[in-house]
Amino acid sequence: MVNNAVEIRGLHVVRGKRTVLERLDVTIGDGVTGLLGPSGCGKSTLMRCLVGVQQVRAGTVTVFGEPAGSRSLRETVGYVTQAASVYDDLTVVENLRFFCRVLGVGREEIDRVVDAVDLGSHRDQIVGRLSGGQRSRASLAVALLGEPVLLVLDEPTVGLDPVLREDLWGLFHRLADRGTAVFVSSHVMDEAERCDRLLLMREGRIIADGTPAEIKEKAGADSVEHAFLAIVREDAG
Ligand SMILES: Nc1ncnc2c1ncn2[C@@H]1O[C@H](COP(=O)(O)OP(=O)(O)OP(=O)(O)O)[C@@H](O)[C@H]1O
Repeated sequence: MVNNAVEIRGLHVVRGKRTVLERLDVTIGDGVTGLLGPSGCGKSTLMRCLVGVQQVRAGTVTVFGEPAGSRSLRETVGYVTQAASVYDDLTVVENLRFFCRVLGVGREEIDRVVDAVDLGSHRDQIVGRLSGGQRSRASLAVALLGEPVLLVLDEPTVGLDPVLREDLWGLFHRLADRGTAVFVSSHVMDEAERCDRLLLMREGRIIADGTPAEIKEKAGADSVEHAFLAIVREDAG
């Protein structure tokens, strides 16, 4: 198990002329931590900071004691962006072989990650001919190479049908049970219930942090969606 895989202190990010993250302080530990908030609130920007690809105005992001984006974290951190990161003109397995070489990971990993994302029957198919959901799972398979200890997933279930979403959430929890810290963003409130811990974000700030049950209880709401609306109203007032 990992404690405080990520420590964020005073993180301030400006993109263009806009303050996107405002002096954030947050830690992310083990289990499945969900980052939820409306479109444009800064979720992807925060995730980019965790993997060290975002220019920051102030503050620090430390991942397993190293500055985010350090070379030493290359195999420790898996990252899936909203855009599929696999090559359309290669098969699933050819993509994985390529990324094994890039990451310096043994090819014996390929069967494990293909099984994990349930793409066994499509392993030799060209990625460009996969469905959107299958392509997302191929990207996720790449992120699982090398058994990362922190997995950063930017809206991995967008465009997936309910059955696939259910399967992926099952996978996130299996990975978390094996000790991977899973940090996953979504703007679908019903997915919030599946997280061990929730961070609710609005306009670049974390406005609630706790288990789904704690957040609902504190807001006196019967769903995370209602809790979020109540917290937003309180925050605005
Ligand atoms: N390349 C960029 N240059 C300038 N501003 C940007 C850029 N990318 C994003 N932004 C702005 O930063 C803010 C936060 O964007 P971000 O992508 O982090 O939001 P998000 O919560 O992930 O949204 P979504 O759920 O729609 O993906 C938005 O106001 C957006 O307009």
